[in-house]
Formats: sequence, C-alpha cells, structure tokens
Amino acid sequence: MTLPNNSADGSSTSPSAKPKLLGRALFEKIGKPTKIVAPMVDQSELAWRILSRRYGATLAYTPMFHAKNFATSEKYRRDMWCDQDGCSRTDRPLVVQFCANDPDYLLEAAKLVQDKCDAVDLNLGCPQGIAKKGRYGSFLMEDWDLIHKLIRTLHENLDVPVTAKIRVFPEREKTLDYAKMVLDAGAQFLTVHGRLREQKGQQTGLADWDIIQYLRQNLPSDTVFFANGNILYPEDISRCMNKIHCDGVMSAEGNLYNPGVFNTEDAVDKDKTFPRVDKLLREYFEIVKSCEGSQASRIAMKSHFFKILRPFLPHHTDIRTNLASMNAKTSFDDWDEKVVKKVEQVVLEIFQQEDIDAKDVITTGETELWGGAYRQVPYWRCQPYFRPVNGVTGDKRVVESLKRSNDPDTADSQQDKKCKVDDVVASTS
Ligand SMILES: Cc1cc2nc3c(=O)[nH]c(=O)nc-3n(C[C@H](O)[C@H](O)[C@H](O)COP(=O)(O)O)c2cc1C
Repeated sequence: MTLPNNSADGSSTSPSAKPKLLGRALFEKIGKPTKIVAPMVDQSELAWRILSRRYGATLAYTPMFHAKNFATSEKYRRDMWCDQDGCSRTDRPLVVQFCANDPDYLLEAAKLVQDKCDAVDLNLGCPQGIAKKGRYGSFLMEDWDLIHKLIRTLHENLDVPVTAKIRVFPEREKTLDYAKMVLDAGAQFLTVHGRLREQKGQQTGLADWDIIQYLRQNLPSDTVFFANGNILYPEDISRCMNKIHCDGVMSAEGNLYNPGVFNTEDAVDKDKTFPRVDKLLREYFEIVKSCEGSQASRIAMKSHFFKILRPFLPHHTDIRTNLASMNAKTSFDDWDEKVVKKVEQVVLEIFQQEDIDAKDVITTGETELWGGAYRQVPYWRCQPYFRPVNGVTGDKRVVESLKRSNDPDTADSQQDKKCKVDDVVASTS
C-alpha cells in the first residue's frame, strides 16, 4: 500500500501547503483516544459532545453532514455548524463527518471545516432509505472506484487527514479487500461497524466482533482501528478492546441513553457510570444554554431529554406529557419549570426515603451469549436501552458463531476463554 509523499516522521505533504499527520502520528497527537462518541445525525451535536467528554469520552464525531448541502447552502451550514463547534477549549479532538458521492462537493465542504477539526470522516455506513435515494453512505459499497476517489481527493487536497467509517459485507475476504481499498485511498483511521447494511431498525441485531477482529488481524498492524457495535456498559469497552486489539471503541446508542458508558476510570462509582437522571438532565440543560449559537444543540434537545429520561418517564407520565408539548422554540424558562425542575423534585423525594440505600442498587445478571451481562438499574438512573433481540433477526451467522465459541469442545471456545482471562487485566484508559 502506498500513500503519496509520506515522510519518516509520520507526516505527508500534498498539494496543500501544510504537511499533515498520518494515522498513528495523528492518533498520538490527539491523545490516543479510546472512547469515542459515534457520529449520530441530530444527536452528536455540540452540546452532547461537551457532555459526553465530561463523562469520559476522549474523541467525538459530529453528526453526518450532507457534503453538497454543506458546500452550497448557507442556511444548511448555519443549522448544522456554528462558531463554537470545534472550539479548541471545549470541543476537541473532533472529527467532522460527511456523506458524499461527488469528490468536488466533498472537498469544498471539508475545506469549510478543516480549521476547526482534527480530521474529516467519510460516512460509508448509513443504511437508511434517504441514503439509498441520495446514493451515499452504505449504498456506495458497490462502487469502490468512487469511494477511492472521494477519500483520495481529501487525502491529497485537505489540510487535515481523512478517515472513514465502514460497515461489513457478509463475506470476510471481501470486507478485508474493501477495508484495504479504503486505507489505500488515504484513510488514516478506520472505524468498522460490525453490522451488515441490512441490519437496521428491527433487524439491527448483534454486531459481529469476530469479523472486526479478523480485519484487525489482517490489516497492517500500524492501522489506527476503531471498533463499533454492542457496547452497553463500561466493561464492554475493555471486553471489546481485549478481543479485537483495536485502538479505540466507538459507541452510539450506548452513549445516547447513558453518557456514563464511557466512564471506565470511575467504574465503581455508580453516580459516574449510571448517573442520576435529575443530575445529568440539569448538567446537559445548562450546557445547551451555554451553546448559544448552536441551532443543532437546541433542536436535538427534546430527543436527548426523552432518551435520558427513558426509564423514568413511564413512572411520571405528567412529566412525559409536559415534555411532549415542548419544542425548539419553547423558552428555556419553560423547559426548566415544566420538565427539569419537576424531574429534580421527584428524584429529590426518592432520595429522601429512609430505605433509599437498599433501593438504589444495581445488580448484574448472568453472562449472555454475546459475552456481556445485563444490569438491573433503578429507573432514576441513566441506563442503556436495548431491544430484546437475540441477534437472530439481524445476522444469523453472528449467533451461530457465538454458540460455537460457547461450546467447550471447539477451538473457538478455547480462544474465547483466553479473552475472558485477558478481560480481567484490561485497562481501557
Ligand atoms: C441516532 C443515530 C444516528 C446515527 N447517525 C449516524 C451518522 O450520522 N453517521 C454514521 O456514520 N453513523 C450513524 N449512526 C450509526 C452509529 O454511528 C453506529 O455506527 C451504530 O449505531 C452502531 O453503534 P452502536 O451499536 O453503539 O449503536 C447513527 C446511529 C444512531 C443511533
């Protein structure tokens, strides 16, 4: 694999003026981040990234921006991006993600953010209908020439490095060839979401860590490699890193329902790993208020409130009704009075109960087929939301392979036992 004009110090020169860092040197410069907030449309915006960093995230991706719209529409840009995004004090390290199918628009859009981020990522994973219609995200998986051109254009012309996030094919070898092509084009970090394009919505199921591990083992060892999928609890991060030997772990839904999922340094402190909903809500609300210019933060707020409060709202339907009536134009005072303060009052009363110590307990269930264990968490604490699937609806092969590795007579199982031992000595910091 050759990258143009690479030098021995981990930088490359391109037609653009400044030398830029290549994968491993870039990874080191931004502090070797291991806990990564995934790109999430309407959900990984500025305020959420600031909150997630306070709870242990060490790198964050923006939501996917549509490159052509970003390059050509001032209104779209204003809705998605503001002066506070990518601020060196509060919002770094940051990767800005685009979807695109035209190298020129992609480059034009990326140049508009290159001074406010550490890298620009190409989304090759979006499986939604809108991506099919617009021909981007995972619907480029059949057009490797175009993908190569998109990445190479940024690699050769942008001041900051380019990175990519991919899904997997059903075939391992094909996925490996695909990943090699993406790296050859110039991607400096590779994130692998271990699900097929078809695994979405009700068909999401389990991500396949085995194929991610296979890619890690068969790509050049200096590739900066992030794994994505199946992270529900802080301990899943070390399980993932031990199995895959990846550089970092990315989480989307786990982080959305409980930003404490990244708080691996304080794993025994339940206020850090499963924060009280009243405290987290207040903290997040104050951050949104401080992100004055961020339209995106204001618009995403209602959806974040629903996710933070997901276990709590069924017990307090009056607050759910209030929350449902809110919108991005509702004044902050109203949000405070009708939702935030009401949640604070309810949880305060819960914690005034004499037997609260006995009630405020988190228990851990049996180890499941997927290798982790579900927790019982009181409804006044943030917690992951997972669909009760066994993976069969998503990708039958993942379940079959997990069953094989749990069978004591198979070689896979021996390897798996070794991983479990490794877990005990894991460090994810
Ligand atoms: C609300 C939401 C929005 C998402 N938006 C994006 C996106 O903009 N770009 C992208 O590459 N993936 C997007 N994804 C996919 C996630 O980044 C991630 O790959 C996927 O959810 C698997 O990770 P998880 O198992 O931790 O949820 C989104 C996922 C969610 C839940």
